[in-house]
Amino acid sequence: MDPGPLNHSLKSALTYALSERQLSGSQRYRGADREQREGDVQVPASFQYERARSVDEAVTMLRRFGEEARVVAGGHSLLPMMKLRLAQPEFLVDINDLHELDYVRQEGSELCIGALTRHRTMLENELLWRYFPIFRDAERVIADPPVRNRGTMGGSLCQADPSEDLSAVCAAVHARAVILGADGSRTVTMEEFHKGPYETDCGPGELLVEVRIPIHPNAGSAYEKVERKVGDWAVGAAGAALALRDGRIVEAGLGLAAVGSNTVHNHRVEEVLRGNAPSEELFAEAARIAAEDCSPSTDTRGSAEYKRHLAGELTKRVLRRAAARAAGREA
Ligand SMILES: Cc1cc2nc3c(=O)[nH]c(=O)nc-3n(C[C@H](O)[C@H](O)[C@H](O)COP(=O)(O)OP(=O)(O)OC[C@H]3O[C@@H](n4cnc5c(N)ncnc54)[C@H](O)[C@@H]3O)c2cc1C
Repeated sequence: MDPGPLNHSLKSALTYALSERQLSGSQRYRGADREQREGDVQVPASFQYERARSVDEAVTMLRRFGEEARVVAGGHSLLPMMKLRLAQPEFLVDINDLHELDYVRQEGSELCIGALTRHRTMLENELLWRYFPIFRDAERVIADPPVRNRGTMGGSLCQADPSEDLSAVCAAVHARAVILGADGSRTVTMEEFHKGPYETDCGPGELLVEVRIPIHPNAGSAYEKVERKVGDWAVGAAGAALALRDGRIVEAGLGLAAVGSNTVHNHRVEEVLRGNAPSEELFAEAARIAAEDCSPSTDTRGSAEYKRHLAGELTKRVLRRAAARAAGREA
């Protein structure tokens, strides 16, 4: 398989996934070794294209076409996959006309983000700046403006790349995913959503429609990523969210990207943090656990040892900044 001009991380992530046999044939990317040969022109296999005019119509189409259908949102991950013949959907359901899925709004004590919300909106949105600066931190370092102009919340989460930044962000803020199917909608935690590399709980015939995040008083959040060059995928990244009451941590979330075969949700760290006052000693202990619990692999981005070090160091840094923001000492 020669991904040619496609971005290198896509190549390495998929090579990793395929070599680890994490992408089972019944899952998302079929026929990786079929038809496409070195030197071939990279064009997708033939497919039928439908443009949904409503959310209900999209679900109806997805249901009708079943396993053979795929949603296309920004297309920044799916189309490269199709060119590589790692994905060969027979039907594409385009949801770009579903503007009702493009929003960031507050509903009571939750912040809701529609699945078609673009990276650029999440970078610039005032509500996200106010309640979840972790999105601003992460969006600043996701890809480049052309990708951010088109790529979406739903596409990022459903792609379920272990290096994907928004997945780690959503893990940290304890987001829940709202999935719509023919029998109605259901809401799952991010941990339930992330079933494995490139595999989510959003199955055939279903559409991810929204992400809901609990808003806590006196809360702060932060994201930090180490990349080889600007716009690159993470060598390692961490996101943290904390809420304080009477000087103690009452809510804690930690998500890591690129240091395991899936997005890392570290509940052991969260338990250690809860009930304690923020301190350097506490964050050092959290960092030790984060480094211990991750399972990075060596690749062109770095050695497993280096990535494990990053998991600890970045955990410490984002906890510090999240605590400072929760205490109102930093914007
Ligand atoms: C050059 C380049 C650099 C990048 N760098 C980074 C980076 O540094 N960090 C990072 O996190 N990401 C990065 N990305 C990925 C980028 O964030 C993409 O926007 C994202 O992965 C996919 O979003 P999309 O809307 O384009 O999804 P698409 O490509 O349209 O879809 C991706 C997958 O999700 C499915 N899907 C999409 N929407 C839904 C939905 N609502 N319900 C169900 N299934 C759905 C599709 O069927 C497909 O399987 C990069 C991409 C490129 C091309």
